[in-house]
Amino acid sequence: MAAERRPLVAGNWKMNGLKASLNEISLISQGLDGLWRTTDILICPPATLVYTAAAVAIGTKVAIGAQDCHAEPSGAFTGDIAAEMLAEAGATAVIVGHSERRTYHKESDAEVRAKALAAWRAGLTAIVCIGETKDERVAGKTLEVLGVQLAGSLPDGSTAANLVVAYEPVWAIGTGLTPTVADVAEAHGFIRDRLVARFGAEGEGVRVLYGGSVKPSNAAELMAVANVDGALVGGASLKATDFLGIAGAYR
Ligand SMILES: O=C(CO)COP(=O)(O)O
Repeated sequence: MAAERRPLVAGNWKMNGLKASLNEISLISQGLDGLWRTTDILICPPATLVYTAAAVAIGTKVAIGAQDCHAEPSGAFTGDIAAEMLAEAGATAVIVGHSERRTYHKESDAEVRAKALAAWRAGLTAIVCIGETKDERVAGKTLEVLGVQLAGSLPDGSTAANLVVAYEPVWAIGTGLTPTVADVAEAHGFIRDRLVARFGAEGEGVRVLYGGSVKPSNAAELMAVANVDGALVGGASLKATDFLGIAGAYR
């Protein structure tokens, strides 16, 4: 029997957004129109906006997350931010291991795993990102790569409550390209199998999001795929109308 997994539609603003963008959060909350009854909504603004975004989101059905954290709770790590700081600022979740962090900051699976543990230590849900590059897909190595990333990036003790996995093919991020529905089904089915093999019933409950060029026009098709439990949206999360158009796939 398939587990009941509450969909999650999450926005990753990346390095976009000044104070004026907080209005989009208000607009999202106003536009939900009961959607929150079935679907969790999360916005991950840049770190500078987490505190004010959380204040704007109080009393709404929009949760606020962050985009990265350091593994340590404090210390001499200039420019870094601890998970505890994000939690105090009002975040309830943090993205770790996004491909842009893995590429530009050379984050390894072991570092991503340490960051996920830091998220838990601070009481945050860890949204762990994995995904293959174009070269890896062309070489037929997609599932192999996903398997290695899952084994290395997910800590022991992952549960349906403390972990979300985001499958984001690197070549689909910001490109307008998306995998076929069959390819999404294959990747998500593989991820589910690995989650269940390692975490049992908890792995059945972990939500697996698809990310990479999700738009209002393709959201319904992607969200209907088995084992796709929501979306991690980049560019189209910056405007409330686009984001609501995607979340509306769960109406
Ligand atoms: O990286 C992503 C979300 O984390 C996806 O970005 P786009 O939706 O802009 O392709």
